Amino acid sequence: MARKSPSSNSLQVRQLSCERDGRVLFAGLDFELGAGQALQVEGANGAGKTTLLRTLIGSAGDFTGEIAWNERAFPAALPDLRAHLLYIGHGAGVRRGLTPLENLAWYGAGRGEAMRALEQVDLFGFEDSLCHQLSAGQNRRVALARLFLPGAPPLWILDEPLAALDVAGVSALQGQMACHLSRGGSILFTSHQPLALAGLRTLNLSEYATEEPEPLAEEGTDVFA
Ligand SMILES: Nc1ncnc2c1ncn2[C@@H]1O[C@H](COP(=O)(O)OP(=O)(O)OP(=O)(O)O)[C@@H](O)[C@H]1O
Repeated sequence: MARKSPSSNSLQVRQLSCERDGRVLFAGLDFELGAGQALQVEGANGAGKTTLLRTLIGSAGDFTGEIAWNERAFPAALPDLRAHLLYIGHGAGVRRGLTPLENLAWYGAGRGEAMRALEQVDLFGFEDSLCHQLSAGQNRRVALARLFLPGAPPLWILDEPLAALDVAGVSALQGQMACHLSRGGSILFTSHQPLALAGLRTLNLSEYATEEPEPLAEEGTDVFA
């Protein structure tokens, strides 16, 4: 059978509805993400952005509708999707008892390429520090350094990659995302912040909500007081 070219990878979502604890978070979602394309998933807190991303990587199964990778439907397509996927979740996946270099080695990076990636995220000098001694933003940079390793997989699914990053960090990430897209990669990410990427599409999950969330407080009560 002819092997599909990496530049023709695509993720298709048709009439997707996701539930959590019996509550439908959103319904009727349709989109396609092809090579060289980026999609930013937006929506209010609790709209289901993380749930959507976890559903797309096969870690949350409570959905109806169709998800397909290269026109092959889930769950049969999951092994192939995962072989082409770089996922960075909310928790960043950084092992705090290891150093940044050891974290990247765990993902198969050699010392030279790991050092270059850590330099790209401005962590030069911290490569041998234990991650639990680094700040939240520095730990986020350790996670994001995986995007700067050579041979990164074509599909990036990133949950709040900008969280805790300073202005320089956002700029470095934006540059790397643009570079990935120009090489035919694709990116699906959540963010509450705007990101300047050519051709970026947005998808607001709040527009697909089917039920109003329970009120958090009585009307007129300032929960932040
Ligand atoms: N651990 C959990 N157990 C049960 N229900 C949960 C859990 N985490 C989230 N939920 C429910 O799932 C819904 C969607 O959560 P999700 O984390 O996907 O939202 P989100 O859009 O990513 O939110 P945020 O912007 O705050 O990160 C929430 O409204 C909440 O009711």
